Amino acid sequence: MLRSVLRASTTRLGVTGSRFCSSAADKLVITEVDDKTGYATVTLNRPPVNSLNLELLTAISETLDDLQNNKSRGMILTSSSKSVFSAGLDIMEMYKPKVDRMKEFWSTLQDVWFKLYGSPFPTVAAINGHSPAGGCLLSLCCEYRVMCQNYTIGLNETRLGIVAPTWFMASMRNAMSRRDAEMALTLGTLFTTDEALKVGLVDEVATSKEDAIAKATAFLDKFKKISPQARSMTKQALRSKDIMELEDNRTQDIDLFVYAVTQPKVQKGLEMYLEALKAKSAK
Ligand SMILES: CCCCCCCC/C=C\C/C=C/C(=O)SCCNC(=O)CCNC(=O)[C@H](O)C(C)(C)COP(=O)(O)OP(=O)(O)OC[C@H]1O[C@@H](n2cnc3c(N)ncnc32)[C@H](O)[C@@H]1OP(=O)(O)O
Repeated sequence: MLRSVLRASTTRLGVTGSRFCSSAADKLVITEVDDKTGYATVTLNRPPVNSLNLELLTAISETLDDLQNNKSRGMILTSSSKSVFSAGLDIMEMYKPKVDRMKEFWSTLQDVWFKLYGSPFPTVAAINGHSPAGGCLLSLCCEYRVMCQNYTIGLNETRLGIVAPTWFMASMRNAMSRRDAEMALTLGTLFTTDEALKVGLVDEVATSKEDAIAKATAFLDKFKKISPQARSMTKQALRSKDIMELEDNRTQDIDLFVYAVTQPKVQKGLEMYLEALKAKSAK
């Protein structure tokens, strides 16, 4: 039985929420812990499409700290939207940006990646909707992905005229073959659920969000008889090379992001992409 909000982090106004205080609907990230299993279901809750702006990333980062501090037994990452897991990075954070905010934004994304990719507790993404770019990255940081039917997922950055950073690429390479990752990254492929299953980008297909959560729970249950310490040390050892590479290059990575995104050609591309998105949603 799900117990109510353990901690719902930063509100949409950017104010840190406290335990059990205001309604979960106001929160950017809702965390519920199952009394029996100890598993936390973490729900992204930034309508309409869970695009990752600085505030949402901060809320995710704080949530991951809470789970780690509380020695979480496992986390299921999902979304409150009926059709979108996450639309990826909020393009408004990159279009006509203020450099200081942009640096904080990228640094917070790096924090989320470190904490999720390297988390000591087991993690599963219950992908109950579309999951392009940064949305796909969040799911790739998890150890297992269950995806509902008839959605799309992938690192589609090249289609936007931008280059996915090397740590995005490493996360994808960790889930599928190097060859498939190279094809997917260079083409910016958005896979359907069935195609994603075929290349190993997702591990299981679900018929509904409930089914996805049930399958995610079954994955976490597999670790019941495994020593948590042995499990987490093994996971972290396997991922340590990717983690150290970014740790050693954090500042250069932020500078490269700012440089790349502020290029006039990239700004023009983002403008056109935003216009196309707006025109589509106005139809
Ligand atoms: C060598 C190293 C070099 C380093 C250089 C670093 C540079 C790399 C930098 C960044 C990497 C980028 C990562 C990203 O994540 S970029 C974001 C990519 N995201 C997408 O392409 C997805 C775009 N969205 C969609 O395709 C769709 O919205 C959808 C499929 C997710 C959902 O479709 P639907 O339910 O039909 O919703 P709408 O399209 O109608 O959208 C509703 C509403 O939301 C707005 N919106 C959608 N996505 C975003 C977004 N990512 N950011 C901001 N806003 C978004 C959309 O415009 C609508 O707005 P409205 O018209 O005002 O209602």
